[in-house]
Amino acid sequence: MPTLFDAAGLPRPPRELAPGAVHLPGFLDARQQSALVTQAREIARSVAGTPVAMARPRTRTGRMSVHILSLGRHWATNPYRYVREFEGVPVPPIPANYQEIVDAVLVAAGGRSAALAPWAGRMRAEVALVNYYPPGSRMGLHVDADEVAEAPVVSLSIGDTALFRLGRAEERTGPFVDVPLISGDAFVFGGPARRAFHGITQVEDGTAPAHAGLKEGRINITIRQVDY
Ligand SMILES: O=C(O)CCC(=O)C(=O)O
Ligand SMILES: [Fe+2]
Repeated sequence: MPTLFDAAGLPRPPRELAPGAVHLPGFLDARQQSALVTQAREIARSVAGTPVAMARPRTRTGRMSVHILSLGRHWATNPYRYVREFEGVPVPPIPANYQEIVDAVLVAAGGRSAALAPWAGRMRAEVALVNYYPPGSRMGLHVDADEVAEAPVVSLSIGDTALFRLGRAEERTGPFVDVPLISGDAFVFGGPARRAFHGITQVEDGTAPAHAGLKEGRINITIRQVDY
């Protein structure tokens, strides 16, 4: 397996890693990254202590190491589904700037992938999961399967560098593509890659640039369309 260290100093062109899976290195500038962190922190504070607070979800396999804040709809895990309110509390809305980011990301990704090109200007940002990865956390291989829509998932990385593992749609076995996601990177998976297994195998502690505005750890924001 490649280590994060292997990526240091290598050129990182935007590229399609598998049909429908596009990596856009450095998509967000420093100001956009810190603005997204500040905005997410303010929303998290506004719902702290409520049922829709940022929390480590319990799944069938145990408690996740990642903390998740759901925006737009709440991602409930028993069973897995999206709900408009959770335990009687409304879910914080998805910020309007997320739709603008989705539109810009999909124009860029569509230029690299025939499978993604039709989604430029067509995807509705309905849900965002703000994932906080404290040092030492990871996310096991899974498929994003709770959305009915076939729209791509748009993912933004801020803070510590993470190793993203992309597998196949058919089975959780390899071959895998391992790609370091650095602060500011965007990643899109749609088309034939939309139901591919993926996860975060490691987060490299202390690699966040100062401009990200995160003292430690990593924030990943995945933006999704849920309904047709
Ligand atoms: O943190 C990442 O880059 C991936 C997150 C993810 O797979 C998810 O939220 O479903
Ligand atoms: Fe996922």
